[in-house]
Amino acid sequence: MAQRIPAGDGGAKRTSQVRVAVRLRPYMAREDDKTEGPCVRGLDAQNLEIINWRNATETVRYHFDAFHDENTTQQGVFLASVKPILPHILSGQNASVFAYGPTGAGKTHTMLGTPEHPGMIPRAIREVFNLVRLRGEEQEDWDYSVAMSYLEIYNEKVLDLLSTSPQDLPIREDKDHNILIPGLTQTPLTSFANFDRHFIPASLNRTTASTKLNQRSSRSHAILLIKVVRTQRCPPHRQQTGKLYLVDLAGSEDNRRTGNQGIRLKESGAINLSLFTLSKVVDSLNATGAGVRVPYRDSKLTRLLQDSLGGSAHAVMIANIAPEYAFYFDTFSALNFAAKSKLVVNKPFVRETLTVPVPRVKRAREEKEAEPQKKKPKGSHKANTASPSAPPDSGPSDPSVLGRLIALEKMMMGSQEMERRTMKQSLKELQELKERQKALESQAGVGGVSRETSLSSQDSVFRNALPLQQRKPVSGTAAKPKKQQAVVLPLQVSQPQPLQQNMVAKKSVCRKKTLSDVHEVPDCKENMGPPDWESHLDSSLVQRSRQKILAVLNSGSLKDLKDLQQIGDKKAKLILGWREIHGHFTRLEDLIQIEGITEKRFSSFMKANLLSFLGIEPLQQKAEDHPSVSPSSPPVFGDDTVWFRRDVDGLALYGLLGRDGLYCLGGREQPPPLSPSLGSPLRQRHRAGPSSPGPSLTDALPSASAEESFLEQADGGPEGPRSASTAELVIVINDKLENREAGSPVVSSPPRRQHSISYSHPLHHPPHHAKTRKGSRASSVGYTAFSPRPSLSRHSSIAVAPPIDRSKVKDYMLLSVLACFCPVWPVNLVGFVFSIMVGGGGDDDLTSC
Ligand SMILES: Nc1ncnc2c1ncn2[C@@H]1O[C@H](COP(=O)(O)OP(=O)(O)OP(=O)(O)O)[C@@H](O)[C@H]1O
Repeated sequence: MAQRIPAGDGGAKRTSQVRVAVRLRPYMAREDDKTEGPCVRGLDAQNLEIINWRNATETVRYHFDAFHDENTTQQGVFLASVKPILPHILSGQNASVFAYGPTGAGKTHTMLGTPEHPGMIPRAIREVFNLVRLRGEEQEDWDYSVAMSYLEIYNEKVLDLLSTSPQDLPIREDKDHNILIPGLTQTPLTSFANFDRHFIPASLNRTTASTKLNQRSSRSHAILLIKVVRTQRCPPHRQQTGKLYLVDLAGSEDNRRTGNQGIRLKESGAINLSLFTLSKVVDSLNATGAGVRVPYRDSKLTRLLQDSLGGSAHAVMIANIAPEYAFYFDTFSALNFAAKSKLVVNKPFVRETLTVPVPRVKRAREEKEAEPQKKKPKGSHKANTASPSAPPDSGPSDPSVLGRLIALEKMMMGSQEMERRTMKQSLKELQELKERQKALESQAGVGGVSRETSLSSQDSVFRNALPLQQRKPVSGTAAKPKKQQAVVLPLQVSQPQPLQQNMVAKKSVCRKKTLSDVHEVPDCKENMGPPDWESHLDSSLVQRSRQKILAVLNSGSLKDLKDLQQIGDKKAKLILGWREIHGHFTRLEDLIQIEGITEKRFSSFMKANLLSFLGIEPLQQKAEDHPSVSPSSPPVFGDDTVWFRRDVDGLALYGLLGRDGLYCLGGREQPPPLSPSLGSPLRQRHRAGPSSPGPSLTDALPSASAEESFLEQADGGPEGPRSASTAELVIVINDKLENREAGSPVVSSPPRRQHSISYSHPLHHPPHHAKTRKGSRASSVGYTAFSPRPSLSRHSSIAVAPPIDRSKVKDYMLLSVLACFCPVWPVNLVGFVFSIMVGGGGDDDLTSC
């Protein structure tokens, strides 16, 4: 940190008033005006008078530190006003010289001058080098270095005149209240000639323009900074830094006289504003009382002159005035400002630092703070801007700092390496996990096409070793998650049928089914046209049903929409909203545009609603655990198949509508008399008699009256509650249904009721109640849960079932328990559920048997 040593040459004087000198420009008006004579005149070397504008017979007198009349030379001004303060900068103090006055009063002439009559700036620089040389000769143990910076404040922008960059530089203040300009070019100077080479072209960069009052009027405030660094050669290597500010202010302008317009007017506004702020700063500095705010920050100019006015600098103000009456008020104003400025008291001090033993890094940091211009703007024409006294920035040399830096770097590198290693390890573990999962999936048969193919080829092996893998692949869903398959897996029978093998083979060559596969561009043989289950229905009926669904979508009310299968309140409202925006649905597939309706959901929606319109009630849960399922004809559950329940004349039929036909698994008491018109494709098979003719689906689909009749019976109608069922049907339809349109029950919408389902088990199960929504059957596992009929005894159907193979039940149990430990979700979960079910069911079965 820089030390503040009170200045005053031995401590005799610790304060310094701003010195004010007034310089009167020669009379330069036209001959006509010359007759008027000057409005101001000097009395002696320090006093002058100006005519009192209130009373022309009076004058107003001013006393200043110096008065330079029109005959005073540049050298005279320099010797009297500037030269005396220059030695301070060689002893670590600041000094400033600034020219103030109205436009055209001679500020630039005073500060810059001409080649014939050089101004204060060149003279001061020459003097500085003279002093450096002299001091160097006198005090051999001190080194001196000189550097310069040059800037202008144009339209409140700080511009570097030693650079071509138009960048507005910021103004900063360090903790020692030094004003810094980061990015400002600092050019080292070795001689006055060296200064000239840099300064003259830079002066040409300054913004000037012609006005009515000045052919070459300065449109900016120009500040030349000369920095002198004095460094002690011997210990303690004291270093003192002094700065000299040479400021050529822009002149205050009366725009009624300058005739400024446009950009000139804007420049004039900025100039006058900053000068007004300067005046306020002086007023504040002169104001008595504590806590007076000095508005240095109100303008760039006052911010930069902070050290010159009320700061630490030895300051000299040269107030330039013009003698013409035309400048009377500007002159009067300038004299008043000068008069109050000379009251400002500064407190100079010596800025000194010790270069040893201060670590080099710290010194470099201080140098950097003091010389922020090292970040040289691009395009600067100065190659070397470093201070000659500044040590080369070779980085921190302090061992402790270096050590900490190295440790920090190691730590960072270590953490990066650790992160990299962790990432690598994670990737490796992930890869291993993936491989493990693949292996498990291939073992479990949930892999892709190729695995499915190999599964089918190794079917026999897996069948005995791991029965879980014998589940039936769902055709056309090679890449599909096997959640549903997993659900039904433990209950698959162990004897594959030709149908299943066929489906496995088909699946192995099919990619995942998409909507376009189903409805538009099928590329698998089994996907040609509508889904397989649909192909078993009459195409005209399906078409009509589709049209009905479309009609509901386009013109149905909210309630109508909600009556559709799988359409709830939210979806119905979304559909209504879609209709509002887009109009009618041109095709059912447009439903996919509704939020939340994916292709899969649409497919499911279509299946549910088509079947619903056809009078078939699809079941969301297969009824494979129905004891009446024949082991020799295992059904297949998947996208191409639909489980359904239908009441036929008081007989509940459960069925599977698949690619190869309709498997109808019946289970109810008192089956209706079979229709004699049953054709050969339809085989009705009682448990007691495996092969007997059965009803067609048309026949099987009941009329409303039949159903009501059944309900009456079920609810304890004239015949009272029904007893346990006496028969069970297994109907297999291997061909397309016949006579579907007859009687039209097929296309009638099935009754939708919310049923309170209850069933009782005579041995263990307590009465179970479940409520379904819109007739959906989604909640429970087990076919009786799907039965809408009250008091439908699960046990009743079991009672008439053929004896169940105990070993098979045990097999199911074993499979279920094994599935519990399967790492593949949801096989384990489903296995757990089925283990409970099979366990209970098995016991029941065993008990009943
Ligand atoms: N002491 C002087 N002796 C001879 N000529 C002078 C003197 N002072 C000023 N002049 C001349 O007066 C004219 C205006 O001077 P100068 O440009 O320095 O005014 P200024 O105050 O800097 O104006 P502005 O604020 O508009 O830049 C110039 O032509 C300059 O040569």
